Amino acid sequence: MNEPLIRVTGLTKTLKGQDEPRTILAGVDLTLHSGESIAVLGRSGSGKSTLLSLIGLFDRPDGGQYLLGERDITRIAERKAAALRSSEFGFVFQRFFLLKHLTAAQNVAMALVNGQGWLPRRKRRARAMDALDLMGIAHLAKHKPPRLSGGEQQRVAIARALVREPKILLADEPTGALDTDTGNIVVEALRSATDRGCGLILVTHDHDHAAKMQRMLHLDHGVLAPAPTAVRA
Ligand SMILES: Nc1ncnc2c1ncn2[C@@H]1O[C@H](COP(=O)(O)OP(=O)(O)OP(=O)(O)O)[C@@H](O)[C@H]1O
Repeated sequence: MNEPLIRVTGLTKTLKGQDEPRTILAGVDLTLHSGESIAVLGRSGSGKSTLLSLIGLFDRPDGGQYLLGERDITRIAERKAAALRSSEFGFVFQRFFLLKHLTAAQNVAMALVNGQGWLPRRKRRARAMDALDLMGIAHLAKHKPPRLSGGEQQRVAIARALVREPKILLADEPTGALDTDTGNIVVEALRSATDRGCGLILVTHDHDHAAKMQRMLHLDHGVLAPAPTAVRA
């Protein structure tokens, strides 16, 4: 297999609020390769979103090591983390965070405005159309979000995440607001990104969606382990 995109070893995170400190992650090991899809299951509050926020560089671990390719980014400073977030990662959340007054194509093209390197408007639009086409919704390019269904809006959000051609796609309960059939379409759309070499981590409560990934992991008591196929999150 090719070099890992991500290697996380012994990752720990303790949250210190007003109450007693609580260890959420107690030594997480995770390796993600190019083109690989991994589902992370686990009961509510088990720390799945916390883990994704560490991997997506929104937060830093207390201990352990995080390698992005060969580069140790365990304690990366925020300014460099922000640059990596936009160049290496794509994010999809339960809420779509689309701008209502812009068309689907404009929402996707917006992701190219603040990235590295300047692209002329025509090229941004062409790339946005390609991303929408990949999601099977090019025909909806001129529609604004209020005219789109939940599943269509989520596919616009995935196109927006993919338009910068990230190496890693992180999806945190992207089907949480969708019915089962629509959720299936969205999960397939996410999985299809791995055909082009993207690594995908999908956090989900839905065991059927998780089963569509190459590997299923279960977060329990702060550690990740292969999920028994019968487990329901
Ligand atoms: N900023 C914070 N301050 C204090 N506690 C927090 C904070 N963020 C998360 N937590 C707590 O950390 C634990 C893990 O939360 P997290 O959101 O990672 O779990 P999860 O597995 O994603 O849950 P769910 O499936 O319900 O989304 C929870 O008990 C949560 O209440």
